[in-house]
Amino acid sequence: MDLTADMTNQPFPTQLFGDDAIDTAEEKAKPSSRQTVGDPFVENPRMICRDVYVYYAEKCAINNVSIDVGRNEVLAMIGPSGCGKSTFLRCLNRMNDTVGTCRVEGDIRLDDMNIYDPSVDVVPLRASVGMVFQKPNPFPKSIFDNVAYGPKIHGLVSNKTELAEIVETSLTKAGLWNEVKDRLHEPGTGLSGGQQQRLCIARAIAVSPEVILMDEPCSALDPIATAKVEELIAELREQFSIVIVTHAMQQAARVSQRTAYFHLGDLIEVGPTDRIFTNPRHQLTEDYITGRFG
Ligand SMILES: Nc1ncnc2c1ncn2[C@@H]1O[C@H](COP(=O)(O)OP(=O)(O)OP(=O)(O)O)[C@@H](O)[C@H]1O
Repeated sequence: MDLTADMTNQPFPTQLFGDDAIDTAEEKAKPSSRQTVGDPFVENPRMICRDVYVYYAEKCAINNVSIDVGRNEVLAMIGPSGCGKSTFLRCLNRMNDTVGTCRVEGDIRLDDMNIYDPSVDVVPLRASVGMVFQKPNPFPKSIFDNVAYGPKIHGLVSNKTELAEIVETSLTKAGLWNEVKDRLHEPGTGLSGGQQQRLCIARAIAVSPEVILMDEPCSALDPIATAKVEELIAELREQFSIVIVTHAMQQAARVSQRTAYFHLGDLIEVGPTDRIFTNPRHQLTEDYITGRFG
């Protein structure tokens, strides 16, 4: 199926599903069931999350979610607005610490380290589990300094040559080097929106992350810039684990290997992306991907 043509945020057209489309003969989990359907766990995970609850004051935004993040995979998180995708994503590098009313319970580990252990310093944690936001947010600095800043503050380089090498490698991996190599000392904010987003990806890569979290990374970009970032995500998977929140189901289908569907704070279904979009096992997943609600 050709998913490249449609860059919009449309529900999955049922004709894309082909002959072995949504199997209506197979009994689906009922809409009232809140038990996760499918297998949320993988062999040799990069991150494990068990029995995670997140509250904003008294309100429960994530309700007992368990899932693994695999190595060298893109895991897509989808679901209707307000279902808790971004809240869960932000738990993975403790970005929710910045929200005063937010409380996280449960166990979240990166390579066996409990990231909520009081001894964990969030600064190196957020280098290991980097984040790319919806709106490109380069620092008000030069292109070079945007990428160089992280390696400098994390002490990853001992001289200017090493720093220049990291900047070049990171910009190359982010698919931006050829476009900016002659203007490294111009402001990052002077780039196009798509280039700024790739600069932010280069900035995340420069501090040698293990996981990159992406929260709607293409929602502010045009279709061509979106296609470039999607190509980049496919390349980055060879080196990193990527967790992406997206409203665009076509995008989830194009870029991810596994998809997790959230609904009102519950993790409803997880599985290989092909299966989630062709033969979901929970009625709520099917209703969402066919556009019955969302
Ligand atoms: N800082 C906050 N304070 C209080 N409640 C919040 C806060 N952030 C999110 N929420 C609530 O938590 C729930 C989950 O929100 P979240 O932003 O994680 O959902 P989402 O699935 O990412 O939504 P969207 O797709 O619209 O971005 C919602 O009910 C939201 O109103």
